[in-house]
Amino acid sequence: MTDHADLVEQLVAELPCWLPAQRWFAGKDRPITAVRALAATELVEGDPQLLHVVVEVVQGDRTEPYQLLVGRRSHPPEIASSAWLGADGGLNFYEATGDADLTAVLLDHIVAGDRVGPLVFEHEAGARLTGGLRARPITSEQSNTSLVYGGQYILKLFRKLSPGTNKDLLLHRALQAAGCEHIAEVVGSITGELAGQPATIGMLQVFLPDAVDGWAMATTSVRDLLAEPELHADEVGGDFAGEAERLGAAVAHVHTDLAAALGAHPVDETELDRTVAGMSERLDRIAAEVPQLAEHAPALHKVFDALRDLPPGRPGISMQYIHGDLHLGQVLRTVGGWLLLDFEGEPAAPLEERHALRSPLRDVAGMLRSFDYAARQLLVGQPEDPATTERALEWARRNRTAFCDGYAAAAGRIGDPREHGELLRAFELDKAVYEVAYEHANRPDWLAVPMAAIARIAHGGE
Ligand SMILES: Nc1ncnc2c1ncn2[C@@H]1O[C@H](COP(=O)(O)OP(=O)(O)O)[C@@H](O)[C@H]1O
Ligand SMILES: O=P(O)(O)O[C@H]1O[C@H](CO)[C@@H](O[C@H]2O[C@H](CO)[C@@H](O)[C@H](O)[C@H]2O)[C@H](O)[C@H]1O
Repeated sequence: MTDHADLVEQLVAELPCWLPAQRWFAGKDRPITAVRALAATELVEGDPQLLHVVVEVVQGDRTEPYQLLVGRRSHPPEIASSAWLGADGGLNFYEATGDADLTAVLLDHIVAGDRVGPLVFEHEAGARLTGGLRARPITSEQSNTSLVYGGQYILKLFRKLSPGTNKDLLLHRALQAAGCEHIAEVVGSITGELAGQPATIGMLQVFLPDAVDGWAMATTSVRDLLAEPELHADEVGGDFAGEAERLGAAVAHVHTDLAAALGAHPVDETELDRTVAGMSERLDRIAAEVPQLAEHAPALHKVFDALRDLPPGRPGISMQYIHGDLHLGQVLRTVGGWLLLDFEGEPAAPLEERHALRSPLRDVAGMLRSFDYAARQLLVGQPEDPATTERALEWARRNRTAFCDGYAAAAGRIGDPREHGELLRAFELDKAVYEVAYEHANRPDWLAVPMAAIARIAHGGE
């Protein structure tokens, strides 16, 4: 680190102010008390220069590692103003994921299978890759940073790091080995070092330029419906139910392949107890921060506690690796069918929780919540109109049913999610509680969306 000690020293001084403004920074809930550099690796020498930097961010009793790409050059490139970090003599330094002159080197190292200091660049066995491509960062709001190389590959740089193989890479590799058709092919990875252990820092996949995400398709369908006040959801041109059914089947295939590749076992009483305890703890924690939720807490606790009366080992309730944060923005419709993305799990969940074996019904519940979101997002901020609300909810019911039909037809041993109504309802409510915290922190205008579902489902509604 000594060769770049000056730059790294200035960088860590800037980061406490700069990090909270970055979309991917996960620690916006507390002030930063210190930032320390853990490693700096030079990937491009001279002017321009590129460093890969790992820092640890201290926020009271919480310390978390993050990675950055830092560029330094005399002639500033055209990049977003939010990427600027500072100036050092005649040289500017900045977060470099938007600097296409510099990021090309990451793909080239993967193609060549290079090792640079502690960084190991690898391509997957049998992958034939083309180098020499320039990258552009994708612009959607994200937890990580993804670079698209020449419309052919997408490299996800995980921002918050953890030791070991990242769950996203682990599950993609397992599904790929099982021949699963519902993921984008993984073709390479980058591994760094954290606390003396290997840690995934990047994953390279085939990019699908013609894919459309499920959220865009579903919300277009809702818009089409609301524009035709005389018609029902099954009568408008943009009906989504056929897609929802195929999406259900894709999710079921992914669950079946994950269980076959990485194992599954029937839930036992201790696990059921732990599940209920986890839901109750999350509810109490979030209700303490969001007063609107607190008034529904007794009804929610009742639904969660009732799970303890379920017969243990009931067939079909299995524990296995799951996606963990499934929603319409995590699925892509391609010409060959639906693909699932981003198997990391909920961004705020601790590492052990993301890797714990859990019920696949949680993913089903996540997607059911997403149909509710798609239906309600056009109503946010609009004057209350019961007829429009009912039509939007009719859309959600139709697509939730189609999704479950598709899932049930393809799920084999896992079966029809609707046969486990109590569990599915509890998982949906637990997800809605999580969404209350997410919206409270990120999009307060949308808080009404999960709150409406909680008010409806917790008090006996569908
Ligand atoms: N293989 C791919 N082909 C096309 N677009 C993709 C691909 N992988 C990801 N994307 C796009 O990138 C976005 C972010 O990817 P994701 O894995 O969800 O990142 P994050 O962990 O940062 O949320 C997706 O919503 C999707 O639009
Ligand atoms: O995609 P991420 O892993 O960053 O997930 C987080 O952000 C999501 C929003 O972008 C959030 O999803 C919620 O809003 C969606 C609509 O924007 C909706 O489809 C989902 O059902 C709803 O949960 C997700 O919860 C959060 O973890």
